[in-house]
Amino acid sequence: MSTLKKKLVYKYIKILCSNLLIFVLIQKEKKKKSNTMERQRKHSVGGTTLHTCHPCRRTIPYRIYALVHTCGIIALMYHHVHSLLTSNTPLIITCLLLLSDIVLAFMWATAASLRFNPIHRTEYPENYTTEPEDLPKLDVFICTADPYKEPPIMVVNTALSVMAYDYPSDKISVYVSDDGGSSLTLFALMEAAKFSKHWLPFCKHNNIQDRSPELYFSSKSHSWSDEAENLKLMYQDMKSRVEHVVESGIVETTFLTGNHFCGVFDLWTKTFTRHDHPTIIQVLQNSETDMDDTKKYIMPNLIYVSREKSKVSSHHFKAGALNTLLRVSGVMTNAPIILTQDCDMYSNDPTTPVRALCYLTDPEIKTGLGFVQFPQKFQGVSKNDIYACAFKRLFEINAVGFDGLMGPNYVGTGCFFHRRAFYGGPSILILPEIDELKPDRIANKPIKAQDVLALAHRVAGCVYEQNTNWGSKIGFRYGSLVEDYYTGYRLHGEGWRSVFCNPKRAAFRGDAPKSLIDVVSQQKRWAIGLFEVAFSRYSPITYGVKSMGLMGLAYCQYAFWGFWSLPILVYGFLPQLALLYGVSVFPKSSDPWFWLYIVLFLGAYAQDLLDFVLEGGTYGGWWNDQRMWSIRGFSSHVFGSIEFALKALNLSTHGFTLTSKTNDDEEQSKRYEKEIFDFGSSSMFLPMTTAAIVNLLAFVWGLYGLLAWGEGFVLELMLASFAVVNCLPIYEAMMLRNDDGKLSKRICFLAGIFTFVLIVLGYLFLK
Ligand SMILES: O=c1ccn([C@@H]2O[C@H](COP(=O)(O)OP(=O)(O)O[C@H]3O[C@H](CO)[C@@H](O)[C@H](O)[C@H]3O)[C@@H](O)[C@H]2O)c(=O)[nH]1
Ligand SMILES: [Mn+2]
Repeated sequence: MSTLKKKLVYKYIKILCSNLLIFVLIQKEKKKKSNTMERQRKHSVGGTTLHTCHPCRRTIPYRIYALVHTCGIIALMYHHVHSLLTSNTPLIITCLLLLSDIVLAFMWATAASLRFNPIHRTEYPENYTTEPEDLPKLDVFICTADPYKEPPIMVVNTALSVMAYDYPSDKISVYVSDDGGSSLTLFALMEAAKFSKHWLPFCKHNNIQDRSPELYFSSKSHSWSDEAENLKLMYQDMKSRVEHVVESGIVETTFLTGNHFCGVFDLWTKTFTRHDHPTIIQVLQNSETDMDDTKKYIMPNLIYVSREKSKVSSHHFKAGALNTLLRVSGVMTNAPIILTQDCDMYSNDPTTPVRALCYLTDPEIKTGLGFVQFPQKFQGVSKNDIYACAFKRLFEINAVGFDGLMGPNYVGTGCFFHRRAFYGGPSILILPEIDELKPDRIANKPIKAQDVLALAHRVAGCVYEQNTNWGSKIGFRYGSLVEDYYTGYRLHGEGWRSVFCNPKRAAFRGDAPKSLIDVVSQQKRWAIGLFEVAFSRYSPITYGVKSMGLMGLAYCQYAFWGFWSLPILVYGFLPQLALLYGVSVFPKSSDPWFWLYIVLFLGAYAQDLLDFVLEGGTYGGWWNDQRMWSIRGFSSHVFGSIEFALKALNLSTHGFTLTSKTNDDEEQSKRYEKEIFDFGSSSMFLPMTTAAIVNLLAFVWGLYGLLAWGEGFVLELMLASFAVVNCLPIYEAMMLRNDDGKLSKRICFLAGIFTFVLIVLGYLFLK
């Protein structure tokens, strides 16, 4: 017992020290920043301003509050240690609460580092006057992996939207990676190539802003010219052909009449499966030879790549696909600028590349600038975003915070890279194994030349990476299911900086998962992937903080994402069970420590709300965001942590489960639009449902106690009522609903049993 106490005191001292360390880090960063800040505000080239940068007004008040909150946390830790040594509350309660508060304090510190120096930027693409022939070449990478979860017509729209950029077409090459190895996707892209010969001239000639044809033709706001009407028919024709082929699952030869690509489909032999097949690279459009019918417009390159797959070599999911594209594009065009895109993220603004170039080619900042990240934005999100699937905090609020340190983290899509960034830090070039892949090589051979194609096939082979630096020191990094987070983090660790570019008109739009089970499953994958980084050799808490200071601490917020489950579980069950047995775990309302809890809780939540609203969010959106935070804590994080632990013990494996981008369930879509929760029967919802029941019981019992005996368990009761308000949709889904989105009987029943077990356990440990 006494050694345990000693240990806890020791831990307390450690926390104090780490708080002190954070403070020192902050001071150091402050000094560094104040030197660079003034210089950073305005950037011009030849007298014209390309971009400006302004610190947010909330910075100073935030820093002052950070000091206050830190003092509060220190006081709370003192209180815990004190009660551990003196009070007669069961040891297990005090320990669990202490542990939870340590996690909360740590997470708060990581959040504070993102609030330390938030900045906003504006760029002026209209001032960018470089002659077209002097613009750098641009390689666009689009990833897709399954024609059924990611409909090929969606990939077609994404490809067309970037091919139609306001940028010299002969400088754009679009590479589509198909990890599904599907002839259906290839067929769709062939159709895209044909259609682009009409679509691109139309967009450029009429200065159309929506360059995803699906979006343009489904909009009702414009009056159609004859030309547009014709094109619309053509688009619908193509769409129905593509959808027909996908539905039938086979590319019939009747669809290929007069097409010189006929023979290509013979590559899909009987032994061909998506997990085992040779490399397929097809140049579907070639800027050296292809023009539109009027011979006025050059067409950009469009290249289909399905890398070789074999069951015996690991393919590293999306990171592997992107590295293949890095090499194939390196061999064929080797553009110095690279844009990575998920297949659902179409371009929403044709000036986007020039916007990115305002930073990437600015001589004052371009050395050391690794990438320019645009936020992920989504279409069709419900009014108040019930599932918080737009992820405002992740993609916007935190990005603004990161931007004031070393720059935003990479989020997998909508990101312009310097190719050079993939080959070692700004001052240490790591050379690839063959000269053709050097990042600064000028690729001037025709892309269809025999030797170019042969080499492209070779570098897309599944054994090519053996005994090379790919995935460890070169290219996108392997070892995590969140290859985007990990790669960006490693690049920052090597010394690269990045810039967050968030123009008023969204640069890209994509699909967010729109059912609760899709959301929590996606975020379970993230939690696992982030743990893979947290417990690796390059953990942000060690390597990150050492090499990047505050920036490393900020990265910890994500790496230890799954840790949220601990305080959420403890605060979701423990005080409530204790309340049921009349054991108080928090200070009484007459105790001065009571106010510390109130201040810390209100402070943290108020600041969270402020962040959200100041970055343009709504109050309703915030409410849903904080609710999803706890739902994630009870589902994604709990199951993600368990799966990660099983994997670490070699008891299971996990892969990249794609987020579905289709929805055929009309009823469900309707519920989503009306903002009615959709549950179902997944076990992921079990802890959350149990918590809902336990909190309701505690709430009723506590209220009764308050009325019957006067002074009761005020803090416990407040916590339970806050939980009950958050859980209203769950009670509704348990008892009042009859549609398919209600909680299944099985889950309700199991949750009832779990509640019973918890109450029995409470009797054993708390009584
Ligand atoms: O083996 C694979 C698996 C996935 N993908 C592609 O990866 C992209 C992202 O997949 P998605 O199912 O949409 O995952 P999300 O969770 O929605 O994606 C987020 O999280 C991923 C990391 O987990 C990042 O890669 C993404 O950029 C980011 O938007 C898609 O274009 C897929 O086609 C592949 O190319 N190969
Ligand atoms: Mn996605």
